[in-house]
Amino acid sequence: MRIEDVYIWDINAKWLGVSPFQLMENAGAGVAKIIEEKFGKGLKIAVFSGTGNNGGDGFVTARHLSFDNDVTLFMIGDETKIRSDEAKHNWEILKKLDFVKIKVLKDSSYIKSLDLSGFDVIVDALLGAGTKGEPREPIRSAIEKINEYAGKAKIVSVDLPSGYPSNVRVKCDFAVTFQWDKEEYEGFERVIAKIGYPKELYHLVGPGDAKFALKKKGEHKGQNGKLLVIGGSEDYFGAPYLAAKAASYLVDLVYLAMPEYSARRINDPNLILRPFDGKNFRKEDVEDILTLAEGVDAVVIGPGIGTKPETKEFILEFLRWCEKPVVIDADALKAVAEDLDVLKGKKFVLTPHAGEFRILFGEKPEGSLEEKAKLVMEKANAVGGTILLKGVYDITSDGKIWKYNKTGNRGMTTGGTGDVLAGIVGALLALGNEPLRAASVGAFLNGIAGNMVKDEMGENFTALDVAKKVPFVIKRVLEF
Ligand SMILES: NC(=O)C1=CN([C@@H]2O[C@H](COP(=O)(O)OP(=O)(O)OC[C@H]3O[C@@H](n4cnc5c(N)ncnc54)[C@H](O)[C@@H]3O)[C@@H](O)[C@H]2O)[C@H](O)CC1
Ligand SMILES: [K+]
Repeated sequence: MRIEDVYIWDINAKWLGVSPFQLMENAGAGVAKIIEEKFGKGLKIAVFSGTGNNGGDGFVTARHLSFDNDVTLFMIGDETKIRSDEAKHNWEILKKLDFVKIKVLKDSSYIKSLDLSGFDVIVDALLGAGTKGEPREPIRSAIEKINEYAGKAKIVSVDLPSGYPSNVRVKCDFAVTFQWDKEEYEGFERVIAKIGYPKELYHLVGPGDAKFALKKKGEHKGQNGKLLVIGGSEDYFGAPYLAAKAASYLVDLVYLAMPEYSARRINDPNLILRPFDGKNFRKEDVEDILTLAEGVDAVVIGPGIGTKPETKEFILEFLRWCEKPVVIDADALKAVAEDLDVLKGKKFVLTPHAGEFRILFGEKPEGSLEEKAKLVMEKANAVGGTILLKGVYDITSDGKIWKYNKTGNRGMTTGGTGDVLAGIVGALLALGNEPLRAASVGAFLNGIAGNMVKDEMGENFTALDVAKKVPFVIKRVLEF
């Protein structure tokens, strides 16, 4: 896993109710257990803690070890700088204990003069994943002091050798890293302790993924994405409108390309309407649509576009030449089903429900969540893109991994919520997200929007109500 995943999973764990207190308790307990398993009990142990959460893990480790060992805790730095609630909580507990000796050391020269001979084990909980740059004083002196005892005492680092990745770092015998080893970490021995993350975190999309996907927003002014929505026909005008409306809260510009006949019924100053002659899209429109697509970051094609033979031709021809990431939705899926080869080499998300999935791939997703996910993953791999299978649980795969979403409610079976979803996914693509993240987070946000509407209106609402909740959903997610 990557460090980015730690950020995402911590937020998702919190969302599932696994608190930072629980994680810290398990982290400290895990370190203590590994030390006793490897070196036995009845030892003289020094624990060095800093003021961050790595230090907090050290407080917990010290408490667990103190039951069967003689423990001294060296607090390096100012105790008023202990930041998080969970680290503070564990520090306050430690201060009440009579069987743990505590030494608070702020002064580097005093640290340099420390004599640690006699300690069998030194636990290094000075700095962890929150380290920025080379270690500063007084932490630096503590690291150098610990290193004087390399080879004499056993040195166990919590999560990382303090100072890592700089070269001023603790020379540990091993580090105890937590549950998921980070593939970026290298150059030291690692033992993994499980700290209570549920397996769901591998697959369940949550606010952590959403925050990460939305981070792309606002980094550069004027670069918050441009989206083109292509849809509408003589029979439908609402569907492309809903997709464009939902997307308009996320990106700077939304172009809405529709046949003139249905475009006449749209009147929304937030969207840039691009009407095309006639009642339905035809192959003749491809060139102009491609020109429009050149000016945007992503495209949504399909909502309300209809199934006329000339429109199918239009869709296939457009996709053959389109070079932008594209969400293929609704009736466009039926066109693509006739020639999956147009997808070769493209960056795309297919958004079928179970019926459309069968039209595309000849098989209906059935059975358990994992069975369905396996099928979605297999087909995504076969077409070389991302599939978002809509359902009670939405399943997304890029052919390598799969994610699922369970936000949403029964009220969302109302017509048009799929169009809103396609718009959100398109917007997330336009913001620069990879298709898997755009699709899975899109499903998550769409479901939260539906849940917010349900809280206010009950289960009888419309897709436009869901689309209009998008800005509130973003606000809520960013605050989480
Ligand atoms: N979910 C998890 O992965 C869990 C992680 N735990 C532990 O938490 C740490 C990360 O904690 P964090 O508070 O973010 O950072 P640190 O403790 O590593 O350090 C922050 C602390 O240090 C100061 N600081 C930063 N850089 C330097 C420097 N170069 N020199 C001196 N001081 C520095 C900064 O100002 C802060 O005060 C992770 O490693 C795990 O051990 C959880 O407890 C379990 C869940
Ligand atoms: K450490």
